[in-house]
Amino acid sequence: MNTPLSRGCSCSPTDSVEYTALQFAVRKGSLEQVRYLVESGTDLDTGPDPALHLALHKQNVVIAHLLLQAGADFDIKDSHGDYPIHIACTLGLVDIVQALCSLGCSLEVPTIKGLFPLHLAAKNGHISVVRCLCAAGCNIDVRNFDNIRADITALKYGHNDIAELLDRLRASGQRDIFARQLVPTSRPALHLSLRLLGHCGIGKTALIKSLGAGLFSSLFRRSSSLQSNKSRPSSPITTQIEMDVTSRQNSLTFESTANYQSTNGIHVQNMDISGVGDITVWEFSGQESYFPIYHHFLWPSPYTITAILFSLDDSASTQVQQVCYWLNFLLARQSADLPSSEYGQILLIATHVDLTRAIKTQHGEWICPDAQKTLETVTKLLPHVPNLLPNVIIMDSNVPASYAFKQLKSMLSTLKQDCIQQTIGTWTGLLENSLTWLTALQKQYEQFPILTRAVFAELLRSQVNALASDDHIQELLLQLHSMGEGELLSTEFLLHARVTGVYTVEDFQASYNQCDALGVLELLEALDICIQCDMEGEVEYEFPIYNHVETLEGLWDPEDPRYFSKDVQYGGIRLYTSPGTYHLFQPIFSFIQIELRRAMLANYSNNDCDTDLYQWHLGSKLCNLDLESLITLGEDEGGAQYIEVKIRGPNGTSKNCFYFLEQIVLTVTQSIYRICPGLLIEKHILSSTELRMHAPNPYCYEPQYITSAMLEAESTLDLTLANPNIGTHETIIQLILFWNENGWIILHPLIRTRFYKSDALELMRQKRMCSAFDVSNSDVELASNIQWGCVLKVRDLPAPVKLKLCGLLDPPEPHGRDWCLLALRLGLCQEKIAALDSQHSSHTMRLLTTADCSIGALISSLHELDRGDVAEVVLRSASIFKVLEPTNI
Ligand SMILES: Nc1nc2c(ncn2[C@@H]2O[C@H](COP(=O)(O)OP(=O)(O)OP(=O)(O)O)[C@@H](O)[C@H]2O)c(=O)[nH]1
Repeated sequence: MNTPLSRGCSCSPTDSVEYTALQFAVRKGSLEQVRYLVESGTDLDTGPDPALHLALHKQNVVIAHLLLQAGADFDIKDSHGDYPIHIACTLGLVDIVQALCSLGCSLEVPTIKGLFPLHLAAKNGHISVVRCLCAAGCNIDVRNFDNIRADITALKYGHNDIAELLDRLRASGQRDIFARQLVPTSRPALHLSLRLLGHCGIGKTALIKSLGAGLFSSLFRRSSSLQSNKSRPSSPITTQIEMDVTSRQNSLTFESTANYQSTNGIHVQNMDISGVGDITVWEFSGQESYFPIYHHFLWPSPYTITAILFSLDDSASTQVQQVCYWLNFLLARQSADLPSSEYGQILLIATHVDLTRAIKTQHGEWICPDAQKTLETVTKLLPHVPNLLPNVIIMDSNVPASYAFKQLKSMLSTLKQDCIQQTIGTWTGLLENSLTWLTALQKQYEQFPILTRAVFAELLRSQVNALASDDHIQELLLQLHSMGEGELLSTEFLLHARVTGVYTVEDFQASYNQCDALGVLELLEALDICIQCDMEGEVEYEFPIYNHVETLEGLWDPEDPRYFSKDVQYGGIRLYTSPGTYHLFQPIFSFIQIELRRAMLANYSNNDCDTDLYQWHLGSKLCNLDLESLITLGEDEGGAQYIEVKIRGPNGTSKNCFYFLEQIVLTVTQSIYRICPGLLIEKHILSSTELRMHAPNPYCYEPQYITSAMLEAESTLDLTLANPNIGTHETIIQLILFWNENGWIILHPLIRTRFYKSDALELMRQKRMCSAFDVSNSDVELASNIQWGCVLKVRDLPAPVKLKLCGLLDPPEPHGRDWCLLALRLGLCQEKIAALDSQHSSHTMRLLTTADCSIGALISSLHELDRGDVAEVVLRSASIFKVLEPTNI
């Protein structure tokens, strides 16, 4: 029997005892009542079994903390002679033990049976409690009434880890050193980072080397630069960009042939820079295969400078293109609703100036108007980038002792002064020792420099500090993360990856025999690089990022008899990013494939239904029963990337097709928003007629066209849209609801009048109409479950759209056509407008989140204000419809 009694301390109180109101409330576990009684000043320690003891017996840590904070006596016994520390140690309530230790409770008190807190924790196998007691200075040699030490008790109950820990502390005599290492000092821990982004070969590594170089090495590095870099035209890496930045007719590719040592993944290091001091430098490799993990490390922080590098040796359009790419890449990964003060500064650095005809002033400053011109063009194209610094630093990245590096250092130094107060906790001996230890650890794990948290904790405890608790390790990891230590991900893996990207644990172990394969796989799964799946009974890990299987012929066979007649259902959508953002989908696609696999495992495979997901390089096919879908990454003739989702199903499956498509699109968009919460996504609708005809390039209805047409139409259900490809019209219900046109024509007056009412179906049934026509009951049910775009509320706009509108409407406009006039147009009274003015850093955001108006009304008001630019953003990115109650098929 596993009662508290059997575990060491005495049994919990019985019901025969009379309780006070507080004790009752504690026994009931009612936090509110306890809080009320505590606040009204009730006696906390009454009775043979005080409230604190009762809360601990109930393992109600929240109430126990409340009582401790309120001043409950922790140095009193209950009716069984137990102190609170006994109960907490027996039950393994480490937070409470921690709290009691910091309050100074006595650790050397025995229970009636002669067991000390250390014995109770050891007996019950609570190693974290043992660590906590030892760190708090308990006597590790204390003997119980049978003259037995706690390590022997631990051994007796099979807790060898505790016995080993106590043995080690005793033998090494290091217990006090470990304990002291955990005590916070008054020295703040460092928190300033420089992040470098840019294409391959742009000069990030060179810049970091120069930044860290002393005077002598700077002379040496200068000469190596001269030797190696005359050749930028045929330079080691050729990044191909053939784009015209003014239109969508662009293509940005990352093809590269490196003959220099390109950085693997993310290289993070803590540097001591002369004139600046300690800072963390994060170098993000320009190799595209690593981009899918960057969002984990590009969190917004006011104590960060993100430098975007571009080369003056590239053409002007390439420079602009690359800078825009990285700005969009960065902004897309930052949450849309943060105030700009939360973002760090963004700095542009122009490299390779030595390969241009630029001249230097006598102070060594490069004069290169082209660099500033690039910045100006970029700010025209992306006018609302928060905290973009107005000047470009122009440099030869290989020349450390130059004016440019002085500029950069002075900027870093200023920011560092600003942030010195902001700490990531305080410096501890543990942090200090861990930094030294990490250098050795990195060498040991050079080939695959990733450790799971569990392995890290184990190594740290065995090699640095045996008493570090989980909380200490958590804080330490945050500090190290912020200071930057280590190189994440190695190309070794990429080079040796299997073409299918699928590994068993054994395969993985064989490739990386020095690491704990399962642990690393778990970590990679947490980073969303792979996903565990069960393939024909064998556990495997799928890495879509390494899947290089080519598209198979016949995946969407036009001749397939199931989808061949004219009545079968076809439909689809394309997701685009907003104009001016290019190639942002490619790094996300492997994550989408992971999420598709996850959704398939969660939604479809449990109930034994016939489901299959086949994935290849930049494509997936998901089949469920008789429905098929194809999810692919493509590029239109204008060079814009899109993610396309096509669905098909046999006759009579329109409702299922609709929900299947909805579910997949939801999975895809949620995946995009998880990585890129700031990205504007547009949903274009594909011509179902052309999909049915298997036209190679079906017409795509743009969202602004559909939403404008909806605004003008009397009824959305009557809406027809012109398809110039085939010279006919398609109805919105064909395109979106997969409806057959004949059925619709007969039913539509009824549905139109009852459209938003859930009793539409009942009405149809009563009138016995459904069965007679092509449109089935379930189709009518579906129609009543949809709300069309223009009647949706403004608060339904996705967060990035709202943020974009803030950027456009917050700044004062020469003719006053800003948020304030918009609020008036939307019918807000003066008082409400004044409230918007005073309560929020962005007036527009406040307006959009509080105004109870429809998207249609917003668009009309914007047009009336002559703010077509803003209306265009809403038209492009607002939802075309919303499903009121999502249904699984
Ligand atoms: N002439 C000249 N050469 C440079 C400059 N910056 C970098 N290079 C050279 O360009 C090559 C590539 O530079 P890196 O700094 O390694 O490139 P990177 O940006 O780190 O590239 P990845 O690690 O692939 O992302 C090296 O041979 C550098 O010496 C510069 O400003 N002028």
